Amino acid sequence: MANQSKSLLDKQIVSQAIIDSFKKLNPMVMMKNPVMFIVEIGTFITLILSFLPDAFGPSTVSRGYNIAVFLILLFTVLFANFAEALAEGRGRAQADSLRQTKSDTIARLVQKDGSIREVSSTQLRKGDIVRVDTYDMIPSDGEIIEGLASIDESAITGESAPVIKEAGGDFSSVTGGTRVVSDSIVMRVTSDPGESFLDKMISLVEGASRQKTPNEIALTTLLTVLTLIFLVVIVTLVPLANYLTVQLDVATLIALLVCLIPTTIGGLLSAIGIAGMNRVTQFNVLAMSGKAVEAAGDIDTMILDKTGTITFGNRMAAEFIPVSDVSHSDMTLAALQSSVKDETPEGRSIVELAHQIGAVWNEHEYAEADIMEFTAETRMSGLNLPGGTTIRKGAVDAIKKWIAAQNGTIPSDLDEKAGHIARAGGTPLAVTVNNRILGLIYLKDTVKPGLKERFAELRAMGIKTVMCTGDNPLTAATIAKEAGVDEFIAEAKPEDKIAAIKKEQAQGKLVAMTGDGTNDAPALAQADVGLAMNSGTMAAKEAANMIDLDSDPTKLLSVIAIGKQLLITRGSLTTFSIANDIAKYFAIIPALFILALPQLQSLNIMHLASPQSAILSALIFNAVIIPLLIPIAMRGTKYQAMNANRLLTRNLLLYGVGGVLVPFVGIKVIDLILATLL
Ligand SMILES: Nc1ncnc2c1ncn2[C@@H]1O[C@H](COP(=O)(O)OP(=O)(O)OP(=O)(O)O)[C@@H](O)[C@H]1O
Ligand SMILES: [K+]
Ligand SMILES: [Mg+2]
Repeated sequence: MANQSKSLLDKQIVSQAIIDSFKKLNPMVMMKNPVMFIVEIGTFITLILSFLPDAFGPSTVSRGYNIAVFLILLFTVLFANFAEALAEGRGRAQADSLRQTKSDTIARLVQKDGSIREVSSTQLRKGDIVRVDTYDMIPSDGEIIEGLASIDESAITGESAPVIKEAGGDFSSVTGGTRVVSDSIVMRVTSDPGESFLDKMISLVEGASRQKTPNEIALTTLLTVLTLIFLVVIVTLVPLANYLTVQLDVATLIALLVCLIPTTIGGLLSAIGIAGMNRVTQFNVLAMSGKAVEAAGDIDTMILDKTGTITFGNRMAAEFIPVSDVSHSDMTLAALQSSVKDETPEGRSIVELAHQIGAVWNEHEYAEADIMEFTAETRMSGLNLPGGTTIRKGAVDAIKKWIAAQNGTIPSDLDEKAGHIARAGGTPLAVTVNNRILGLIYLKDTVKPGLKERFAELRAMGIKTVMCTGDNPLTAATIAKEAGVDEFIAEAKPEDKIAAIKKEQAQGKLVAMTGDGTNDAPALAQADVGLAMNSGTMAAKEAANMIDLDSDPTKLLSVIAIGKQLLITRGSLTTFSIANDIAKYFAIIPALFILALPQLQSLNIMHLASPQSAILSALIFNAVIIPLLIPIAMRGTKYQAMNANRLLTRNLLLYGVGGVLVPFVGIKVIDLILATLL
């Protein structure tokens, strides 16, 4: 999707946004934005005044003045609507290209008796079993239960190189709309129609499921309160003006109100939020909620899973290493025995290596065996043979406990040999037959490139990185060092990952978690920001509130930057908007009252042509500032990786002081132009 980012001024998007700006005039829609709704009511009243100048009491102003105020107000509302429509339009364009991916296909449903029935993909339900052959489109989201295939996921990730997906382990999930390019698989459907990953993606980028974030709601409330206060101020101005025998017309009062209420931020607020979400999508990250993106902007701690997140996760058996006086062939056979029924990628790689070395084990010998599947909880897998023989392999510390329970002894060279593998960054698995440890399997994995520099950037931003892994402390230490994370937690079970997150949260910190495995799912759900790798399992993706389509754990950096930028943009434009309103106050009030109160002369620094010209100039400025700020709302304020407080101070100065000065210049220029025109 990265290459589908649209330029700000794509012709089609702009013309659609213009049409939508008018559609959004519907009061039922406007009501959601109280500040602009007040402007719309003002527009309506001045429309009446344009025809019936005396509709609300005697009037001294010309029909032309009423019409001018009406038109400027109308454009103010339209400009605000346009900003929102433009932001929405850009999301919709992304959704449209995704929707093209989503087409009905024929699915080969495997029935109870094993026969195949062809059905439309829209008829598939959760739990259905489907066969997908070479060149077929995968009809729905699911988990592979049989086979291995290379899959072209470019429709979703934009990445053209196919990925290998296989039954068992962390690489078994497939996404509807992607295509099998070699081999065939049998999969179990995991989503009902309309609820697939692609459906969610479309409604996300389209903004259909967008909800206001808590921050946005708080700001909207604040702006509404400000608006009400100014309403009261304007109403109380009337008797005051009467007393001073200054005639304030209804159109002038409305214009004054609109100039004083925070229309700039009110008009741009929702566009800022939508544009922030669009920017996340352009980085190939799917954010399920704006809240998560904003939370990313404030993250203190980042917890990462090792296998599949920091490393590629295709852990392969590289070597069998016997311990004590066990022969190489006995060890190889035991490794094979422990893995024939292990469907994880690790298990399959062990079987493959054993076969390469020449080990054979007849199928009938294990046909009746009891299978002990691998779990993250036991950190072991293996078989119980009918004769009573138990075969296990697993994490060294887990196997040691298992052997102790069987009254076995620990070979004296086990720790040293396991340490050797671990210090090289590999994962040692110990293999046992009954109460005897025969040796170690060396599982190799590769750290993804470029992590060190990116983690250093996180450190510079004051974010702590913690690697949390089920692997042993030595391997963890080696990988932690190679990847450049600040801390690590080893031998972590799923509940330990959650505990690590809760511990940080208890200290008032915002925590991000990145992971890919089913064992990461609970932690991804617990974290304030849960970023799942697209290569990971459905469980992980469902628990997370963001998915990285490129499966790059450092992508969070970009999301953090976007989150911070979103918060800063909103803060800056709010400051600018309110500073503007203060400046407008000083432009208009002296101009209105100067005849009745000559003492105001000292405040009349702008020397505008006439009270009416002052009002119209301020109102025009108030309207045009909205479209002028659309580029900042859309692209975000300039963001630099610097200390948050310094950034805030700098922006408050820039947008606060600028916000006071710009209107003085702008209004004066408009006033001069009006004076020459009229
Ligand atoms: N198929 C398997 N059979 C037996 N033991 C295994 C198997 N796969 C992994 N193990 C052992 O169990 C440990 C825990 O595995 P788990 O998948 O929970 O975490 P991990 O993949 O090592 O780390 P991470 O949590 O970073 O992904 C591994 O470190 C390894 O020692
Ligand atoms: K205003
Ligand atoms: Mg993992």
